[in-house]
Amino acid sequence: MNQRAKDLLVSGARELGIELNKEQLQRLDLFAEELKKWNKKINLTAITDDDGIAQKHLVDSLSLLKVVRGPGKLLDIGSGGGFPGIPVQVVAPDLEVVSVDAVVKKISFQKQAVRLLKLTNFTALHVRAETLAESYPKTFHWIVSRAFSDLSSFVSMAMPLMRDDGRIVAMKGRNAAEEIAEAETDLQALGVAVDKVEHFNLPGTEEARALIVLRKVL
Ligand SMILES: C[S@@+](CC[C@H](N)C(=O)[O-])C[C@H]1O[C@@H](n2cnc3c(N)ncnc32)[C@H](O)[C@@H]1O
Repeated sequence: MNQRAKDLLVSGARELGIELNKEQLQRLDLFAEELKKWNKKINLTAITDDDGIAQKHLVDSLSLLKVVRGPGKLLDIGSGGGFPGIPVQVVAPDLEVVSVDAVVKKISFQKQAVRLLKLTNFTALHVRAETLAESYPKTFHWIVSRAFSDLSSFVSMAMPLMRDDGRIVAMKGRNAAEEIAEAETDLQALGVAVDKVEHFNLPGTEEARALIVLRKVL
């Protein structure tokens, strides 16, 4: 990434309370360069400029750390080019990340990124999330997604995979309140309650973001 994008990444992360060290910055830059390279051949993202990658992919992914803390097992459903899982793993290596996507090429890219960045606590799996519960019943402390599906579908996929004391986190934009209202009946039927909603602007922009945190009603 060019210097301006790197500066946007550092200042954006700082606004989230994350002081990136030299090694983390180098890894995130390496990831961005690999993403741009692969994106010429396979469709990983519509965002191709350095500033956009820094803010809308890297900083946006790191915003998850406003509510997620390691150590623990984290599942990223429908992770595409590795968002939010890969940037989160770079900054929070104590999280054991499993990242799944239904498209094999996207998982091939993530596997290459894992090798390149030498991530040791990250597993990328080519699988549909609906079939995961057989191998990972009640496993995860955190189940997250960004730009994946409506809230009800995501939560119904996540529930069998989550530990009883776990949390589901849906990364959303300005329509979070409407999405919660729409899902209300389904959430009740699934035995899930909204724990909290964290509202903020994507650092360096005026774009609204919301992290919807949900828990099992015990
Ligand atoms: C819009 S992309 C978002 C990618 C990434 N989370 C991001 O924010 O850039 C949605 C991704 O979900 C994946 N997907 C859709 N249905 C899925 C399913 N049932 N199980 C796993 N992945 C799925 C798609 O292949 C796609 O890569």
